[in-house]
Amino acid sequence: MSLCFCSISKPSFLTRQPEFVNPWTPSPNPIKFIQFSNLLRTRSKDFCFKAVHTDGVGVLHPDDAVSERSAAIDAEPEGQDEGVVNGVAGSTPEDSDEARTQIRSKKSDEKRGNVEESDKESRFKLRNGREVFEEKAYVVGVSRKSDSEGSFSIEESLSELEQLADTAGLHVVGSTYQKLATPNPRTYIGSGKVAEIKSAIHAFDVETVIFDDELSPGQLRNLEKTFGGDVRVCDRTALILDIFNQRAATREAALQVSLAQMEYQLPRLTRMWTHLERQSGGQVKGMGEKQIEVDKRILRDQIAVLKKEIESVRKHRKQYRNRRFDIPVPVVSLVGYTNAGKSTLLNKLTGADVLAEDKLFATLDPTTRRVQAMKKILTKIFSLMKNGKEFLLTDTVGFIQKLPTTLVAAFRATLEEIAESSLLVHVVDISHPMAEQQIEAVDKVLAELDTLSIPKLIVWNKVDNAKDPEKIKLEAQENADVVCISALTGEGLDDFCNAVQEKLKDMMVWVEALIPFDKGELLSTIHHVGMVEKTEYVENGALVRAYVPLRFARLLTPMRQTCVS
Ligand SMILES: Nc1nc2c(ncn2[C@@H]2O[C@H](COP(=O)(O)OP(=O)(O)OP(=O)(O)O)[C@@H](O)[C@H]2O)c(=O)[nH]1
Ligand SMILES: [Mg+2]
Repeated sequence: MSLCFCSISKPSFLTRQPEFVNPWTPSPNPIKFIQFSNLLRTRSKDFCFKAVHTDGVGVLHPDDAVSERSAAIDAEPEGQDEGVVNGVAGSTPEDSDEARTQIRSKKSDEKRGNVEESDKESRFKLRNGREVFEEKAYVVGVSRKSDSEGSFSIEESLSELEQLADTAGLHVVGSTYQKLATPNPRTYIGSGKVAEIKSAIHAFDVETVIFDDELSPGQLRNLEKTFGGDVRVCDRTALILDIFNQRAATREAALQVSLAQMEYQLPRLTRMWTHLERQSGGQVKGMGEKQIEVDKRILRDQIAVLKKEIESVRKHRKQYRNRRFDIPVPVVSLVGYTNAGKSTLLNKLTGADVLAEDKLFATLDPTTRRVQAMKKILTKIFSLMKNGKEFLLTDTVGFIQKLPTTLVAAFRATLEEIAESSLLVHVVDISHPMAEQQIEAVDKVLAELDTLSIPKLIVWNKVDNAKDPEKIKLEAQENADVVCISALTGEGLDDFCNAVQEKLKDMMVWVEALIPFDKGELLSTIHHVGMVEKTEYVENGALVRAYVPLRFARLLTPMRQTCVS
């Protein structure tokens, strides 16, 4: 599963505070820093105008901006301009004409300013309940000669990058790519392409240039220098981290995202302090360098604190999971490419209300719900799950190609959930033109997570959206491990539940046991988690024949016996 960002709506970690500050408790008076890359510009308190970034004078606070603007308005109120001109004592008609011209041009400047202002206003869009400034972005990629066939083509990868940019709240105005043997180590792309992008920046008023691969700190620096001005340069990793930052809704997710962001920031802590040298006319050479070292140390300390916090969250989560294992209900995890429909499926089957939307990375935290035969919403499924038993269904964070490694590492605690499941359900958006490549990308991450030994069921979702649904359904039928569904319409959900039951049954063992009457709770647990074939009440208890999960079968060992009848 990266620049550095500090979300504008959440306080930057890179504030100069001696101790780590929890992201959810903004410091009352943080020292304002130039922010690296805030892809999300909101009207929140921390909103800062980019022009100020390059001035090197710090971050302009929104309050400052408001007061500056109102001061200008106060100085020249509407309708008073004429009066000022008429009031100029001894002014010649020429003077007066000149003044009028000046005023007229001032007015048209003002008008232009107002247009720009209203243009800016119209670019604030509501995203995730917040007003976000929609920046103009340009996306750039490199098609390597070594790119294997069957992997994402450059066009497809860039189109995904555009979707990521859209999810982050940016407005993509254009894209380009270059075929290279390997990316240029200095500027990622060649000098001709750099010049082409520079022209596009001017032509389209581009504010952010996004690169499809992770840029080295040097490449990032060189490109920023070349594009100059206010243009921000960022890469795919940065974009994904920013989206995660926008979407982290729980403390655990916020901690994990912050850790990933800091680790990404650490080698990129440059140029932040060069303004000090510029301001002092180069007299304090090396001052910026020293400050970078100080910042790096602060960041490293903060990373250490964060890691400790995450470790404690991890322990807590493990305890919770162990408790859950005491009740041996099998855990089925939904995994898959982002936007495949995992949350929609969970919602449909359990009545949960996990956010499901046509955006990438809607889900960051695992949500577990019980799939019960008794649920009203499952009446149709219930009739088909005659012998069906409960299982826990867990929704997880989606995967993506070129997943930032810092993010995979930071999310390891959450992803442990997957590694400990009884069954993995790989949800695929079969209507997506890149379905095959997405499956491959997911399999790659699953392999990294040590999950190859866990049984897997593949679900072809969004069949309703496919070009030829009947053909897809036929293909699925020919494949034993594939079920075709539409989580949206509910089509195929009965088959899905049956397939899950069958898979779970494969993992169960056959037991015949005599359960004494004083162990009534065991009998109900067998009914709860196992598949009971027959129960017979005899003199000293209940004789049960059932398939039960292996873990639970061990508990029954002392009571096991072969039934006579
Ligand atoms: N047509 C159609 N759309 C679907 C189906 N299932 C999900 N969707 C839509 O696909 C989009 C993504 O669905 P989600 O459930 O959020 O996908 P997800 O896999 O949880 O995505 P992440 O949380 O980002 O990993 C939403 O707009 C859903 O309405 C389906 O069966 N058919
Ligand atoms: Mg989801």
